[in-house]
Amino acid sequence: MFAFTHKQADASLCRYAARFSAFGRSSGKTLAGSDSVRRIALRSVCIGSQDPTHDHGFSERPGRQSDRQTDGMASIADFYAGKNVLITGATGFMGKVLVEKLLRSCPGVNTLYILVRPKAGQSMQERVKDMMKCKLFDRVREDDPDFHRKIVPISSELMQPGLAISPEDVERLTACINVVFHCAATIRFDEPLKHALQLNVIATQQLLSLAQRMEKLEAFIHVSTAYANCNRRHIDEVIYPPPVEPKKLIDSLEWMDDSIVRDITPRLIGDRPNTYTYTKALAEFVVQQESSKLNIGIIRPSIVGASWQEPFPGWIDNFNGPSGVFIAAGKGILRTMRANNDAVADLIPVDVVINLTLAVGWYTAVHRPKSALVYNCTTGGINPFHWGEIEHHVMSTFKRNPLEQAFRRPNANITSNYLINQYWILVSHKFPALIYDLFLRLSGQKPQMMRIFNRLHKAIGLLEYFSSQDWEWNSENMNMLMGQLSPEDRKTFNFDVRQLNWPEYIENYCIGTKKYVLNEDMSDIPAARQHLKKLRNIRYTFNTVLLVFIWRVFIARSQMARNIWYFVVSLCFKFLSYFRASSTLTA
Ligand SMILES: CCCCCCCCCCCCCCCCCC(=O)SCCNC(=O)CCNC(=O)[C@H](O)C(C)(C)COP(=O)(O)OP(=O)(O)OC[C@H]1O[C@@H](n2cnc3c(N)ncnc32)[C@H](O)[C@@H]1OP(=O)(O)O
Ligand SMILES: NC(=O)C1=CN([C@@H]2O[C@H](COP(=O)(O)OP(=O)(O)OC[C@H]3O[C@@H](n4cnc5c(N)ncnc54)[C@H](OP(=O)(O)O)[C@@H]3O)[C@@H](O)[C@H]2O)C=CC1
Repeated sequence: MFAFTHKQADASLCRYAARFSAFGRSSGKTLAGSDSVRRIALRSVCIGSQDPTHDHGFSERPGRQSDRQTDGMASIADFYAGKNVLITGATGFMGKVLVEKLLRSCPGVNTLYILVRPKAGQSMQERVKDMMKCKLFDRVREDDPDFHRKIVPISSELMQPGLAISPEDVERLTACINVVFHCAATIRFDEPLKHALQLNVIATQQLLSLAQRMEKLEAFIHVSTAYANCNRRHIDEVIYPPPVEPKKLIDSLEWMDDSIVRDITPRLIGDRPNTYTYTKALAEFVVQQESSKLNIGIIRPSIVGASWQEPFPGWIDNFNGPSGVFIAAGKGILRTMRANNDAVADLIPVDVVINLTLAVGWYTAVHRPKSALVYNCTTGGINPFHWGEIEHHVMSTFKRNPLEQAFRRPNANITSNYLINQYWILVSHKFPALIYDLFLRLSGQKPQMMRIFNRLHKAIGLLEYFSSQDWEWNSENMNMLMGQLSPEDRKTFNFDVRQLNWPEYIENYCIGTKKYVLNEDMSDIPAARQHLKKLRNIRYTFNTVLLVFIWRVFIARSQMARNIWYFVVSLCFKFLSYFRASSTLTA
């Protein structure tokens, strides 16, 4: 019934205990004897127990392949060999990294079916072709120039009934898929509730229905977010009761006019900051409801950032989350933002999330936990780094490796004080924008800076909730899983964030935004530095002119200012005469 023997269980427990005590040492925390250690140890024992009369939390589900005896011994790459994998959201940031890693580190994988929709005038095929040309796939291309053979796009629009998958494709998928990775979602913070509900909840429900019809399905992995329950300070690896029964909400929103939904949205989302976190929480509940019928794993990454190591450091392709903030700061546009210097910046590199996701796919299929296991994929509890430190390293990187055509010299500061932030917005954002727009107008161009600042303020306003406070996530399952991997798999699918060197990571992240988001050439850095020097000279000139102007105004209006001015000038004059006299004497 169970793949593990007592011996293996003991070995795994020892391995885990050794890892955990090492973790305790490295993070400076004493964890031995804590409740969490006991809980994990118990769980490891359960995994290894062979007593069939006991409820071990692992199940055999009818109608699914039962090859656990062999898979239990297999490495992650061996497990994926010959498998057919379905991925939603493969054209997105994380989906692309997932596809790349599967192709590179699991070369035996049979076929990756990816659900894609036509978009922005491009057909599904054109989009997939473009995606495969991306630099991200360079290493895969080197290993296997024909890697695209393994990718089969399936036309699908997740907002449509039945996910708009053709009956032939449904038949094909239900007959062959072994593992599903559900990454697709709307991650916009300002998404109207109906839209977010449709994509994040209803589409998930529909995908689960499709998964239930898959004859060979071994695991269904759902990507959620660590912030799904951000209304709590401490977040365990459990699915919390949903804020509302999803079915009731779906039924009631169905007949409501968009404007009514917009009006009641704040009341509905309650103490969550946006419709994104709210609908992701509902989606988790929907997924959990199916956990008696499917082998389910739920990954909850925190703020996903550029890659740490794979396929190369610093890969990032979007403005989401901190990336847009870093770029705006590097361009000298963003000078102030509300954030807590001492709050933990729970960034997690995208390759870590994907390595964990693949390991969870393996573990869920091989060990078949009875209920859905949740994996909080975070760094704060293990290797914390703070927003203040991030600010320092971002600024230092962009001063050494400037972005092209910066608006001003990079010099952003974060503050948790609302009034100070408002002051700097006025002085460092709005005032320069006004002057620049005036200059554009005078030179016959269209003013644009104020518009850019308004968008920036909207974006950072939506992010401030996450940068002004911190959360505590329990990541026992992530640690437990690490203990289950062979030493080889731990290297190939590394998600041990204790080894993460933050200053180096942030530097690569910033350079990644320059190279891969803005497509700037590193060889143009000398010109960018020259541009910064020019901006510095403009600033010095501007400040001097401003000072002289203010002083002149003062002198014209105040006798006292005039007296001070004459006093300073006569002092300078006396000093000069003394200096000249003494130099004539020595000559
Ligand atoms: C040195 C300082 C150190 C600072 C430290 C502090 C840093 C704090 C960072 C905190 C991050 C916290 C994130 C929390 C994440 C939760 C994790 C998740 O689960 S989920 C993951 C997290 N989810 C998210 O992060 C989603 C957040 N984003 C949104 O909700 C929306 O994009 C929006 C409402 C911000 C703007 O809507 P809208 O006005 O309709 O604009 P569109 O969307 O249509 O984009 C138009 C164009 O602008 C571009 N662009 C976009 N953003 C930025 C930016 N920040 N900037 C610049 N540009 C940006 C965009 O690429 C596009 O370009 P193009 O294609 O036209 O060329
Ligand atoms: N990025 C982050 O910081 C974090 C992300 N997550 C979670 O990770 C997952 C992936 O996020 P990420 O890769 O960053 O997001 P992206 O926005 O980069 O990708 C979203 C994907 O979903 C697809 N999608 C969206 N709408 C539809 C639709 N109507 N029909 C078909 N496909 C659609 C997109 O396809 P298309 O290209 O056609 O638009 C895209 O492939 C999400 O579930 C998110 O909640 C969790 C924590 C943090």
